[in-house]
Amino acid sequence: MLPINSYTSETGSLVLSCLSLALVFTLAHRLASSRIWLFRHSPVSFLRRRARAWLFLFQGPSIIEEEFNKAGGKPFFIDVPENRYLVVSSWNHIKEIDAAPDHVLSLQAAAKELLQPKHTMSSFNWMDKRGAEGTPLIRTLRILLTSHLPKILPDIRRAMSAHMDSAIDSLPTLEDGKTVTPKLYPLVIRGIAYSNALAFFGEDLAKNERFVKAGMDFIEQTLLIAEILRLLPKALSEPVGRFLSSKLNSSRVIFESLLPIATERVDQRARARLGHKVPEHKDCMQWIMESAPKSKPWTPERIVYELIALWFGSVHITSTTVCFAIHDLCLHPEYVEPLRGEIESTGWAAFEQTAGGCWPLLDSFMKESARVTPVESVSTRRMALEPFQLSDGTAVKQGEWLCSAARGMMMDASLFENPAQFQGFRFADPAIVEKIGRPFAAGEKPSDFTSIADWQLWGTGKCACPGRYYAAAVMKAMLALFITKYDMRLTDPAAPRYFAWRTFIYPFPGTRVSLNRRVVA
Ligand code: HEM
Repeated sequence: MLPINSYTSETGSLVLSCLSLALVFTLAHRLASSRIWLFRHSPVSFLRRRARAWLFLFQGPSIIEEEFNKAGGKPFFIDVPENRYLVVSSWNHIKEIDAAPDHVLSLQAAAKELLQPKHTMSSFNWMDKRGAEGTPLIRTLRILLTSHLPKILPDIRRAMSAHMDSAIDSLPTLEDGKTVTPKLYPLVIRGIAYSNALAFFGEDLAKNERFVKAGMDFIEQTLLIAEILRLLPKALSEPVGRFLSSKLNSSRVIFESLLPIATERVDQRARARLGHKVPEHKDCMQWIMESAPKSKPWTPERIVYELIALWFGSVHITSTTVCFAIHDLCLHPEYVEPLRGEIESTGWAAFEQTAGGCWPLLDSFMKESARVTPVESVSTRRMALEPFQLSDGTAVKQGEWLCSAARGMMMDASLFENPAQFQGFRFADPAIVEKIGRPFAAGEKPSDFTSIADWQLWGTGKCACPGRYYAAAVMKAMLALFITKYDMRLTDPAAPRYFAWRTFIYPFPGTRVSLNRRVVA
């Protein structure tokens, strides 16, 4: 199931009914549209294929892994209930996908299908192609937000730290009088949500509890509504989408909170042009507005829609990736001391002044954690808006998806030595690892967490994640707070930590960590 932790039983039964409806209608639709296929092939093999397509919902990562291992580096197809994916795993094929123009292979169209913005993001009329329209957002994240990091990181760190203190210190201790056992995921997502609200919309909204709560609900609701709609036939998705978005309406709260602020910013900009003195703002809302083409300025609504989509894409994956890194710190406690040493000897000021560019051991640990337990099994996801063929002749039809086998590639022995082994300092400079004076294996090819050259975490080339420098800095800040403030372990190390849905894995929201506050002399 999806990461549900705050739904009422009414919402739960609503969701179950919709999912059952989706299942029945999709099967009927598929059977009807596959009559010719059915005559040519055996019904048993047809049913087996459809069953596996549905199984993909619950076992996506292991199905992709199985096919990846069989394919021996060649592209392979995966059936999903509503579509078919062509999965590639050679860097040459990935480059071919990246080289295809936006009107042939589109990330935006795949994201639109994934998130159903019409019903999950207050009727956002998302285009299939990014084109020049998307440039203000990319410039804002890649250049302006990244260069603003030294200014914003101290506030992010202080707020995250205060939030952790108040959430953790309010919990009852165990019998030893010291240990507290908070649920990890809610703690992490709250910190990341604050950080993103500050970076995207400014301090007032970041401090607005109702807004941040709606922002977190919005993520779960988006996943839920989008999944149901993807499984329904087109004719049903419109009324069901309208119904669901009227019941699960956190995106409306966000929209209504952001619109007056965006309207005021647009007004202030007009007044500034007339020579009036107006307040100065340094956040993504302002930069997106200022980066939009002067000849065709964006309306307040357009700015808000862009920010809502950004909110979803940034809070969810960053929080889940941090959660798995904390699990790994608990599962591999031998790394904690060297990491503490690095953080405490360098200090926060250096971290913030370098925009999160220091702490190479922590950088490597995060990279190894995301390599071994990636939230997403695939990357470089594109929808074919026109038929497309790879250089080896493998072709996809219009509407089908292409993606890379990110997880399989990260576990490929020809790319990473001893890939199944967790080596936290695999990506650090061997000279730095040697100085620790302990038997930690350092990799032969040092490489940064934000690099896009040797793995697929951030996607590919012109579409590679423009928020990765910000994401890496915020993740480091949160992990460094955990590492320096607490001794930690998983409360129940044997319990399952995550579940799969399609190509994703999600940490269980109820997984607890046992924390003991460190007494630093
Ligand atoms: C651990 C955290 C994150 C991961 C693993 C991640 C990963 C990705 C991936 C795989 C893509 C698609 C690239 C492709 O298909 O070639 C992407 C795109 C994108 N990411 Fe991230 N991301 C993260 C955090 C963030 C954050 C914090 C932001 C914003 C501050 C952000 C903003 C974006 C945007 C706007 C795009 C779309 C780029 C485009 O349309 O060209 N991401 N990200």
